Amino acid sequence: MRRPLVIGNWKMNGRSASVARLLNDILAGIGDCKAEVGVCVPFVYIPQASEILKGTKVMLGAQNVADHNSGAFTGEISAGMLREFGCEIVIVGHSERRLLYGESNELVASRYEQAIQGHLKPILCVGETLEQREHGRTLAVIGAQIDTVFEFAGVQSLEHAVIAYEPVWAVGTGHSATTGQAQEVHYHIRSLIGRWNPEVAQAVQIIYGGSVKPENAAELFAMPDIDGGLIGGASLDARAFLSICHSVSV
Ligand SMILES: O=C[C@H](O)COP(=O)(O)O
Repeated sequence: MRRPLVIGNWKMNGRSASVARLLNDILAGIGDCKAEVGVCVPFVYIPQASEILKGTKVMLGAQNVADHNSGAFTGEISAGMLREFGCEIVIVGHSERRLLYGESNELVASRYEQAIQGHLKPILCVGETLEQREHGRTLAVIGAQIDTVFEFAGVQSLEHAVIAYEPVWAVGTGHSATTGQAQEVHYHIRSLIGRWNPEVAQAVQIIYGGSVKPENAAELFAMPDIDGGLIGGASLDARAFLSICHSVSV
């Protein structure tokens, strides 16, 4: 039985005061939430968030991780550094990194591997652009994104990872994939993994991201292969985020 998982991705938002407010509001409302819950905050707020979240059931995460463990890599942050400040999870391969900053499948796979080696749980984001979907390439694009990770880190590494399906056309647009569209891709991803290792395929959490809101969360999370969500905009509002967290079906 897979436990539902809801992760907030704050992206490049917040200031110290709002970080404290948002985290304290989430902690005040999380109650007996049935989902595993985490937040991925901007790097500089990780020490502050770590203090606030220490000893609570909300996991702390980062939004990227270096593809090396130390050395002359200006501007990068290693898995070991993130662990030292209490991070348990890290997003890798978000579509904003792939598209705006040119991160290739190979670079994403190296970041993923570093996360695994550094005992951080990577949330591997995969997804197609609108153009790729319209050309019928959705499953091929996602297959290539996942295969590259298998080549670098092996399918067994998914025992310590999460996959997030985020169709690029649904990210930040207000237009979520339909439950049918999302379920179809989630099922495909699980089948793809199943060809390598059926047990891992059944165990791995595959979450959906792209305009998840309180209004559509329960319907999406009720689909058999959707194990929760990676929440962008709505994770910046404690009430909306908590409502999504409490929408999980168990
Ligand atoms: O990481 C989160 C996704 O990019 C989804 O963002 P969104 O909920 O604002 O569409």
